[in-house]
Amino acid sequence: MKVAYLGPEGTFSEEAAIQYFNKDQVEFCMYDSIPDVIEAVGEFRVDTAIVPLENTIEGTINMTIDSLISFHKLQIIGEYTLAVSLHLLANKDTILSEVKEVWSISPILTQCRKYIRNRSIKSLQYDSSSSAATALENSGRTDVAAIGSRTLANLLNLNIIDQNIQDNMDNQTRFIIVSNHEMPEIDYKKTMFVITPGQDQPGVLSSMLNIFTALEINLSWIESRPTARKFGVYRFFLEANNNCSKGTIEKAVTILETLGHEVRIIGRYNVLENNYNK
Ligand SMILES: O=C(O)C(=O)Cc1ccccc1
Repeated sequence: MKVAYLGPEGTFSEEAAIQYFNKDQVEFCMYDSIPDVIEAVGEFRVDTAIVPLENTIEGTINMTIDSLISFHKLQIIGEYTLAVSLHLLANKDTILSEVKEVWSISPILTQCRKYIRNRSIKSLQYDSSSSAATALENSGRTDVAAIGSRTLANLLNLNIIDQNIQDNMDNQTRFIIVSNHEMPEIDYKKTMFVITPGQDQPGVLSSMLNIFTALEINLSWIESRPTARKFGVYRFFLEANNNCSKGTIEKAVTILETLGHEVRIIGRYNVLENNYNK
């Protein structure tokens, strides 16, 4: 089985992939950006992918859900949460007070918003923490630092010149495992719905949510994303987390569709617990 994740070597996605999968049973394939990872599984070049969905500080990783929704065969088949400690990585001879700019992927830069603001330094976006750190190493610059993991620093021979620079010490990122295969019919703990409301009318969101209340479906996550058609037209991602039966899920879909909403189930899955969650 081929598994895609965000490369090059040393990303947090790689750390999550190594912890989630048994590396003797899979072939890992790295891609240069999160949309490229999802496209690889969406276009059947790999079987499965692991991508970040949300972060405790930054919230939803929009490029993940926006890419996911554009492939109709993709399903979320699992979930894994990784603790993320962010460090400032630099070339030899870099002095912290002389760093004028930091490089990393955008969701990581925003996890360190306070740190960057307090020091009045600039930030520059890359497609991953490791592509930023590699560019830094190749440049040889000592007025710039990259933000990434300790593993990444060791891999590239960069020094850690400041530690745990994220805005909140309990920083975690929730990864999802995405597949283009049908999953066996068993009971899953979570279900992810994507609902596009039929009409733009007052109370449309609360009428949708009332259906979940009536069926006692507990929602653990809700996110809206623009449909890119016009202002005010959104689609909603809703995650149900209370082991609801397939029958209850089907009932919710039928009622929502009867009310004129477009409904897609983009995943039924379980959570793989790690030591951090216990
Ligand atoms: O750039 C990385 O190292 C990633 O794996 C991407 C990422 C994005 C948001 C939170 C954690 C990791």
